[in-house]
Amino acid sequence: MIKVAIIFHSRSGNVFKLAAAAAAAAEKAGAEPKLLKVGELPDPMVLDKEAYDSVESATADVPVATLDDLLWADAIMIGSPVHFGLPAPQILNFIDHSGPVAIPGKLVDKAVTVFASGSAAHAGQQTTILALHNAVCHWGSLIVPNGSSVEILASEHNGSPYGTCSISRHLASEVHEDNLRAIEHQTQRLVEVATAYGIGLRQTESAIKYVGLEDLARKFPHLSMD
Ligand SMILES: Cc1cc2nc3c(=O)[nH]c(=O)nc-3n(C[C@H](O)[C@H](O)[C@H](O)COP(=O)(O)O)c2cc1C
Repeated sequence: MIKVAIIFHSRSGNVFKLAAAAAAAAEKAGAEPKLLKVGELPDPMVLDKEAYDSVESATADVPVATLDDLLWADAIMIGSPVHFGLPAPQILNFIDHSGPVAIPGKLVDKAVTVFASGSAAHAGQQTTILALHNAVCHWGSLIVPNGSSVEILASEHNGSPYGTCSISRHLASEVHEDNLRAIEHQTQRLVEVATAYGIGLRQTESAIKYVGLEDLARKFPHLSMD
């Protein structure tokens, strides 16, 4: 069973709503989801205190993501609010601390996908997702974008091939139904890619065992078999 870590930060509930929908979708796709929030910073910038407090109590039982969760997962979803066209600092702080597992290459070959929520259209959702893709390259993980793979992604509320985006207009938990369907598709696609890639890797391993490394090196001299 594919293990999916859904790691998010949310201060007014929009990303949390997408993340919770992703967890439900992962389960529906036959995977094992783990919904995880990143740790808060000492001095967070809070626009809407009432919404912030209500997200804090709604997520009180959600565990804080750790590096062990990254190791546990076959597939990882990262959800962030847009902050000046960038991911929230809480998400970046979590990524900054991923060195002990990322540098030795322990995140290589995991399937990773990213989603975001911003207050306005064309105001940085895609740049936020792409910024996080940079870190995924450093991890050596596989980026799984949405593309235009299903019709719902062409809805006027969706339209981002990079990953699901919601437009909240600064309202709390204001996620459109089409965004929920997009994140469901994004999750299902991630599980499919992680499953297919895992099967592919196992087949490659058994092919190497069956044929033998020296034989493969002779047949494919341009590949390093070290
Ligand atoms: C410091 C800060 C900067 C923000 N910058 C942007 C921005 O560049 N573009 C945008 O669309 N929304 C921006 N927003 C709004 C949030 O991204 C938006 O309200 C989002 O839906 C919040 O997600 P959440 O409800 O999960 O916290 C900003 C919010 C804050 C607090």
